[in-house]
Amino acid sequence: MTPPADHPPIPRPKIGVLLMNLGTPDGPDVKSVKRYLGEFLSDRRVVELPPIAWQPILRGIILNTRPKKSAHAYGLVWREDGSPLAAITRLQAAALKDSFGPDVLVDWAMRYGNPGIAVRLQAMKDAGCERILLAPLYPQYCSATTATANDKAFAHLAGMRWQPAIRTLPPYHDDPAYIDALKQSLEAGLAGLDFEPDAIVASFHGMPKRTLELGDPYHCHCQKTARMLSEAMNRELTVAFQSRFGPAKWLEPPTDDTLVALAQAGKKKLVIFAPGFSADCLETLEELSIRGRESFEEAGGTHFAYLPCLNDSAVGIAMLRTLLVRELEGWLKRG
Ligand SMILES: C=CC1=C(C)c2cc3[nH]c(cc4nc(cc5[nH]c(cc1n2)c(C)c5CCC(=O)O)C(CCC(=O)O)=C4C)c(C)c3C=C
Ligand SMILES: [Fe+2]
Ligand SMILES: [Fe+2]
Repeated sequence: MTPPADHPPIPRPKIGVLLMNLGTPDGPDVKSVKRYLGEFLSDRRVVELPPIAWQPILRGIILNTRPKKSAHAYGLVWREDGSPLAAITRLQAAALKDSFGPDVLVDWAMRYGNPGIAVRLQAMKDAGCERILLAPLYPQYCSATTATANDKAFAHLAGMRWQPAIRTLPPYHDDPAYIDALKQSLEAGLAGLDFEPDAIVASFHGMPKRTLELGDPYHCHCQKTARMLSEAMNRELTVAFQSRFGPAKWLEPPTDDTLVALAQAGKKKLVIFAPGFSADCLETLEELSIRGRESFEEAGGTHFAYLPCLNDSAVGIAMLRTLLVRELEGWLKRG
């Protein structure tokens, strides 16, 4: 019903969507990497050790050795528009913003480094958003990623007198829209190759085994994603876990050992992809695409292809939009 002229329509509350990813250094230099790793590895959701035991190791050893090695690795993948993780997350936010139009403000933030979650959340509130969807861009839930991103947002909200209403995007590891997007992306990638692979490796970021034993669902979420994708594509997938860090036992099998074992077992033509990363980053572009290729070829592999993450591809953005629209249900439709 059209309101009478003396009663103008009540403006709709502004809605915000904050995409959140892990974080990355400001530059591929040792100082920036040290600052970033110091913040990241001091998060007790990431390294679950008492600070009194961990901080001396972190400050005394790790932050004096790792930044140099990592800065070199970042230098190999850095783009004109910055760190791949930040650049791609920015592109994802821009594409989603275009797809929603003026009713929804879409922004992005990083759990560690810049732009920070508190700063971008405050900017959304200041722009008049009364309802905000926090969207950690991790398909598989992990306390070291999903929970800590949400924690950071809620810590900032804790200081607000007048809080916006908040929703959080649930993990989407078994969502048909996500599985279908991976299938489409992988099939397009495979169709563009000049070889038929003997093995396809789905490499997920690893985490300490202890985290699984303490009840984190991440490992089960990864296995379910791989099983559903394998069934949808009717192709065998080899699951492996990358990025091992420190002396503790991590999820198995490790991606690096798996690549060598496959080459040695005569699987000489290999495709690898990283379904758990919503954007390409150091862990995919350097660890898989550069170092993974080297170790596979050194072990006798002849053909190697790394297929990119969903990133800001049309299929990836359409999938994210589907997930976000579902979570905005009732907010978008209000008159
Ligand atoms: C120390 C333990 C770590 C846990 C647990 C962990 C979990 C975890 N991480 C991601 C996603 C990413 N991690 C990235 C980099 C990265 N991760 C760790 C350590 C742990 N990750 C380190 C030390 C680093 C830094 C890289 C280095 O110095 O070599 C990144 C890439 C960041 C970038 O700038 O490109 C992502 C993304 C997930 C999903 C996850 C859950 C199990
Ligand atoms: Fe990590
Ligand atoms: Fe790595």
